[in-house]
Amino acid sequence: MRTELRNAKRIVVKIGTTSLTYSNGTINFKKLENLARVLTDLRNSGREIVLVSSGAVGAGMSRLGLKEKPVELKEKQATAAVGQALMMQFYQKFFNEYNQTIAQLLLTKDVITDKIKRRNVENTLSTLLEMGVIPIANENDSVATDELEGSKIGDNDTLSSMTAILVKADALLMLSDIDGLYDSSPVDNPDAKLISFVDKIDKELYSIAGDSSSIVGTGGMYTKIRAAEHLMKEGIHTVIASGEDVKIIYDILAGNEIGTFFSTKGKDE
Ligand SMILES: Nc1ncnc2c1ncn2[C@@H]1O[C@H](COP(=O)(O)OP(=O)(O)O)[C@@H](O)[C@H]1O
Ligand SMILES: N[C@@H](CCC(=O)OP(=O)(O)O)C(=O)O
Repeated sequence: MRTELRNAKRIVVKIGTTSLTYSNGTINFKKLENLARVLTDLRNSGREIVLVSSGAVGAGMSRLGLKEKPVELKEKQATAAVGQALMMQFYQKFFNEYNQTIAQLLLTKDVITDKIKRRNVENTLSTLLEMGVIPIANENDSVATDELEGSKIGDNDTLSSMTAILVKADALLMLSDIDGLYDSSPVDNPDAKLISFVDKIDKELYSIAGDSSSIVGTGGMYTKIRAAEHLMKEGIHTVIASGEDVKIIYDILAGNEIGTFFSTKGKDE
């Protein structure tokens, strides 16, 4: 149940593009700065944090003056390369203000499937956490391609569940532009209701998950449910909540009823 989150020591926080950028794609510095402060504070309190941050394509689009997400693969990859550097530049700036060391990890799917690569990344991550560093991961968008079969993760919801498994996290917090999973897509149905607790993932649940409604988001709720399903099997809790004000992380970790909680156990266990 949610109160187990109070004791969660190792936490993966995934934040989506829509929570890091304005609708015109430019980076929302206030959000990045708040995120740096809250995550550093959690780190100072003794928790271990891994951040999975999207935003490379969005930030790259804005820097290159692109109004729409590039369609061609090579353009998408070039845009991500520009944007990833920008994102890290600003993360450095804001985490520096709080004396928090960060690290960048750009991952592809073969990190999971290739035994040696997997062990290397696990070792890197656990060493960084021992050193008190906050690792910031994103997909290696400029390298991973649809053409190189099997190498692409495709969305950071999936990447965050992989990361949570790699570091044997206690919980994954997915911060999005919506405050949780609704019983139907809130874009199409204004009467949609927030689902606060999930302990079983089946076809019916997937059927209510729509795609992203934004230009920059990837995967929508489908990939978030799939990520939670992977983690349930590993005994790792997942919460989907709003990334509008990242101080929400304190409330989530206090065990308060916020967003959608995917439990590895029944409600009262
Ligand atoms: N059943 C649902 N409940 C909540 N949101 C949904 C649902 N179906 C589709 N969505 C859409 O998923 C979006 C969140 O996914 P996405 O845009 O990929 O965000 P992020 O960038 O945070 O990963 C919401 O803004 C909403 O439009
Ligand atoms: N790796 C991509 C993000 C892909 C993705 O899943 O985006 P999002 O749905 O905003 O979490 C990027 O940094 O732009």
